[in-house]
Amino acid sequence: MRATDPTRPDPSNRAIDWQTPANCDYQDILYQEAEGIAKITINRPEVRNAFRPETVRELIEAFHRAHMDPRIGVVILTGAGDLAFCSGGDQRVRGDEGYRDGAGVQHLNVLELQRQIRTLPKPVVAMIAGYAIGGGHVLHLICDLSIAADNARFGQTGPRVGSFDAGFGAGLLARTVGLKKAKEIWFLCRQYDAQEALAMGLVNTVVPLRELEMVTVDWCREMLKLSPTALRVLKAAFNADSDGLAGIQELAGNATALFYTTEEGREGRDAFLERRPPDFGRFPRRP
Ligand SMILES: CC(C)(COP(=O)(O)OP(=O)(O)OC[C@H]1O[C@@H](n2cnc3c(N)ncnc32)[C@H](O)[C@@H]1OP(=O)(O)O)[C@@H](O)C(=O)NCCC(=O)NCCSC(=O)c1cc(O)c2ccccc2c1O
Repeated sequence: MRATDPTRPDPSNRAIDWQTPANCDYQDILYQEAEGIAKITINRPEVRNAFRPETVRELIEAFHRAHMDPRIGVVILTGAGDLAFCSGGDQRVRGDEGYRDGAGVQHLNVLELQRQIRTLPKPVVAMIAGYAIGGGHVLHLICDLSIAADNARFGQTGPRVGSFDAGFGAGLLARTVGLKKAKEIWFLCRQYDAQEALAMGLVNTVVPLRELEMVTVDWCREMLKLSPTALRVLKAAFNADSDGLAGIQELAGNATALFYTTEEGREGRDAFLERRPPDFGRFPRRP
């Protein structure tokens, strides 16, 4: 059935040949690409892929790279190994005001990464095996889609470890799973398995661990066949109401960019450059 469905990827052709481009000399993460997909991997499995400020700095650079590369249409965020997507901030470098980098400066720079993923005008897919916990749980929440392996486990730990994410971590969670469930997740600090996460709308699908990457890549391939502008504007639209004026700005920027491609938009620019009054009379006032 699926093999003959033209809207679905061909299951007989699922291998993907990840390549690491030049200048991707990261310490805490991996950056790979293939077929228009960028795969960004938090590579600290010895601490369940907890992030330190340097990890976040590298992630920001990698997402910027994927954003700016016109060959990339979809981004996957994942964690190294089968045990964890990400376990949040590295508690070993937590200071009194944030997480210490090598120079001793304290950061909460994951908040900048969260905003970056939301405003990146391409779909970002969280590919989750094992734990997505604490700040790592918020990272998958921020992604546009979440694909979970059957061994995935989800939860917030903040109130247990003396932390909280009262931004997207609370508000976006409530919009995703409903207010009561979001409060339960934060107030009780329980863990939830992949099927429970699916039932509450926290992830899009659950697959056997061995199929996790194949299915994630299939979903990316499907999105790559679709209109990049439609996906881009839809992403901004889904974020607009929860991001306030910054969300409207993002959506409106798309309208401006599209307007620039029209003759009407170009007339204003050309008239200025040619030092003549603009002639907008030939453009229709559509109902
Ligand atoms: C993730 C776990 C549930 C995994 O349990 P498991 O039993 O499988 O493994 P271990 O517990 O034995 O862990 C193996 C190994 O990894 C180390 N480790 C795991 N997580 C971390 C971590 N977050 N930081 C540092 N190290 C970690 C662990 O110590 C072991 O090391 P060994 O040397 O002993 O082998 C479980 O590990 C777990 O619950 N981890 C902690 C989860 C957590 O509380 N995370 C922090 C939440 S707060 C946060 O992330 C956060 C970050 C921010 O930047 C924010 C910014 C702004 C607002 C809020 C923020 C925020 O809340």
